[in-house]
Amino acid sequence: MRYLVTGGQMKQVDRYTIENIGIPSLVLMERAALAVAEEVMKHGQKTDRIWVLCGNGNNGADGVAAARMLHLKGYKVFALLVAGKEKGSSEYLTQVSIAEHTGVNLAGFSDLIPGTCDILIDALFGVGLDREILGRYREILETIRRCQPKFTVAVDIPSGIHSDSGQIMGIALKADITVTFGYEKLGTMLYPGKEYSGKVLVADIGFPGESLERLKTEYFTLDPEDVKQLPKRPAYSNKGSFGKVLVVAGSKNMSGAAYLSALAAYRTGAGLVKIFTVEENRTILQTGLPEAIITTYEAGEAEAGTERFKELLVKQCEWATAIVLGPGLGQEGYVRNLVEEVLANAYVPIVLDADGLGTIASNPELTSYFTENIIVTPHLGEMARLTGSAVETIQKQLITTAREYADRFGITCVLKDAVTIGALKDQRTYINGSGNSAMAKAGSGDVLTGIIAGLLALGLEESDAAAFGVWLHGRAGDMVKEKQGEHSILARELTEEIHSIR
Ligand SMILES: NC(=O)C1=CN([C@@H]2O[C@H](COP(=O)(O)OP(=O)(O)OC[C@H]3O[C@@H](n4cnc5c(N)ncnc54)[C@H](O)[C@@H]3O)[C@@H](O)[C@H]2O)[C@@H](O)CC1
Ligand SMILES: Nc1ncnc2c1ncn2[C@@H]1O[C@H](COP(=O)(O)OP(=O)(O)O)[C@@H](O)[C@H]1O
Ligand SMILES: [K+]
Repeated sequence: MRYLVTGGQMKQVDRYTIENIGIPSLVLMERAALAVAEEVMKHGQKTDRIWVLCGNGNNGADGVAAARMLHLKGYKVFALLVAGKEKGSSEYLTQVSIAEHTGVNLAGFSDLIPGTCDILIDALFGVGLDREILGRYREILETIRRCQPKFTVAVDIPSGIHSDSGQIMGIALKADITVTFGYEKLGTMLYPGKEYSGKVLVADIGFPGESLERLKTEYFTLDPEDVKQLPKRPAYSNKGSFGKVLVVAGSKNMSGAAYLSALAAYRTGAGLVKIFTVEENRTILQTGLPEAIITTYEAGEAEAGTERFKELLVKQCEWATAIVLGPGLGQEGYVRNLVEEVLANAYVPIVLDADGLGTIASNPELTSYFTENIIVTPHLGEMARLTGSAVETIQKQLITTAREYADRFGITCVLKDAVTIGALKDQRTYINGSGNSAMAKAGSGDVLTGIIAGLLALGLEESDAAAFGVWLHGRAGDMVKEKQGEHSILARELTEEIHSIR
């Protein structure tokens, strides 16, 4: 597990380290600049023309220091001091003075004769960027972009990307590599910032652990080594030891979603999976997934809300360790009854997805059944219907949208997008780094519900099941993509890689 920070939190880490621990600001900066210079040396030749675009804050100061290091190593460096000294930070003024004493080529932006730039070090703005880039700075960034540097290394975060939201503040520079300091910022994990950042390298510049721990940051991501935390399968066990997943899914002419969800739950490790669906789906599901138990109902009895139907449903809910509710249920009138009965009678974790969420959006009074063991997994369109906000608005504020929805009901909200957010009920917020666009295909979401339910069945509590489920799902997508390329993945193939991750 890796913590992530907002720009504001990073500034607090800096301040605490400098003021309370006593590591001087210039010492941190020296290590930051060295990490940048080393990365440039890995990618550049001494004959390359290296431009360092420097603002007059501490990001620019990092840039000036990196320019000095490269200059002293014999590289052809030009530090472009574009912001003037008047309002420069004290560290910036110090770095410029050192650069002058060491003979670094310093140039103003007006001295720049647009020409070839082999390597650009982007140190205009870091986590201090707090407003739209306009006027002269915008012109500078446009000019730099026109020069088309062959390789760009961003210092801390690409200039123009907001460190909390990943949004472009008017204009931004794309990097091939971002060398960030101490902890990764949310802005390089979230689109479009993620795309602008290229490969993100986190340099340890000496912040002690306590400088972050005291902030109690709630943002985190998972990495491949975290798979060790998933439960093992004890030898002395039987199928009852690994939980029972009830998949309430599918409708007439729609059996695929139930199949994918049930298959994924089995592949994740659940001991028993039962599909509760309409009678029309019995044969196809039994043939496709003979390992699953199939229990069926008639749409008519669900519509009428008969006693037999209610009793049958209560029995299924009592049987289950975890429930998936929604994939492929469709939008017939009876679905509301079905969703309400499950929500009212289940006392186990429920993964509520797809048409289950559509039902909630059309019947908001059903949220009165929400308890802390609900995990909702909306994509942006479903979230728009649940909240009444526009998709474009949600996309720009994924974290706050997911967090607000989760907190409103005390539930876990997995907001699915190219970067999925897990606003967990324990107040931690998960930002997913696995997965790829090959997964943007029908059925991927159904697989996710099954994976999360499988983890719940293995005994993970809701917050962990949601975060690990999203991570496993994306990781499976990455592994299938490696084998099959980006266009041909089928959702069911995601389930075939779950074993190779664990
Ligand atoms: N000792 C420290 O504090 C350390 C700081 N470090 C660097 O310091 C950076 C943060 O430095 P600063 O806080 O000085 O901020 P920045 O250098 O990111 O920004 C400089 C200034 O630009 C101004 N600004 C913001 N948005 C603007 C806009 N749209 N148009 C024009 N001006 C704008 C702000 O007033 C800000 O103070 C980090 O990203 C990192 O690179 C690192 O060297 C690590 C150690
Ligand atoms: N570009 C992408 N990069 C990474 N993951 C993606 C991308 N596009 C979609 N996904 C993932 O694929 C899944 C799609 O889910 P969903 O939209 O519910 O699909 P469906 O309803 O067809 O099953 C989500 O988990 C989402 O995060
Ligand atoms: K930068």
